[in-house]
Amino acid sequence: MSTVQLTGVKTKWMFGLRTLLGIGFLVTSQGGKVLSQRACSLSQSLTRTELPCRALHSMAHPVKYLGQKEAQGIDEELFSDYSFSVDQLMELAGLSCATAVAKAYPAESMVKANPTVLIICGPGNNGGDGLVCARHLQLFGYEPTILYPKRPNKPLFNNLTIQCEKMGISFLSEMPEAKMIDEAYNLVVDAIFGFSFQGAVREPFGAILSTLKKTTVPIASVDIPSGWDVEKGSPDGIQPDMLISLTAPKQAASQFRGRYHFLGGRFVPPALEKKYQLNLPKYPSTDCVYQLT
Ligand SMILES: NC(=O)C1=CN([C@@H]2O[C@H](COP(=O)(O)OP(=O)(O)OC[C@H]3O[C@@H](n4cnc5c(N)ncnc54)[C@H](O)[C@@H]3O)[C@@H](O)[C@H]2O)[C@H](O)CC1
Ligand SMILES: [K+]
Repeated sequence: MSTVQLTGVKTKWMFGLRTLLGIGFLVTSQGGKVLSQRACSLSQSLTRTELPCRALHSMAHPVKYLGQKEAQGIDEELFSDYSFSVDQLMELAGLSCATAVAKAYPAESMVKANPTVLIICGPGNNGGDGLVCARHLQLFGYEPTILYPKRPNKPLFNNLTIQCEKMGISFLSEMPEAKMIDEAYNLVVDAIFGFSFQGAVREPFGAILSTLKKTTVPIASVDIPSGWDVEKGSPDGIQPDMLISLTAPKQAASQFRGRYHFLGGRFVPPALEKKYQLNLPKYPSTDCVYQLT
């Protein structure tokens, strides 16, 4: 775990920090206050929060772990047979992710003075979930910053990007170094790849995942830890502290060794659940997430 002393920090480093936190170079008096509040957080050590209600819903419920084809089949059926739109399900998926993050890492318990979270979004729908998650985290009182290096030129993703920008969420132009991430953020949300990931990781995501492996700040992965084989996992890959499985866990989730495994995406119609024998647990009350471990 790293600690940083601010005394004697060079201007170049501060500029780097400002860029990292998405703060423009023109700092007003208010901006200066914000920066100094954020900078204060850097002198605090990084620890992980214990979830108060941990194992509240401990279960021996045999929820089904899906293979890649099966996960894609269910997804396809939701759109074709059940007539959902991607936007609808993505909104619920992203909301689940933000909710799970808020349960496991409450903003007020974060060790840095400001509840900063870095969300890294990939080129597919997993990245879209990340954008939605960022927007809800902002509404929940967090300070999200987004890295979105490969943006598909489609209305869905353009709109999600505009929504985040209009919410005042900053976008980084490049992946910070591991040390900078550890110093500036309480948590990284990994929304790079989901259940359609295949083959060797292509750039720029190879370098991004290598950097993530060097960070010590907790990682919360959306649906699959990015870079992992969807069915077999990846012992040498990133090791997230949290996994939010959407619809149902994928087989790789059996290799997950982090502290918090949540199920989200409470949108599966009962007939579809029955057809695929998902054995989904009963979500508590109106909750959109269920804590599996
Ligand atoms: N039904 C649900 O549960 C829902 C889940 N959602 C989320 O959607 C993803 C799956 O989205 P999809 O667009 O099919 O795929 P990915 O996001 O996993 O990524 C596709 C994207 O990645 C590129 N890619 C694939 N392999 C590689 C590689 N080796 N190197 C580099 N790039 C790669 C590929 O070219 C595409 O551009 C699911 O996991 C959930 O998170 C929905 O939001 C709602 C419904
Ligand atoms: K992911």
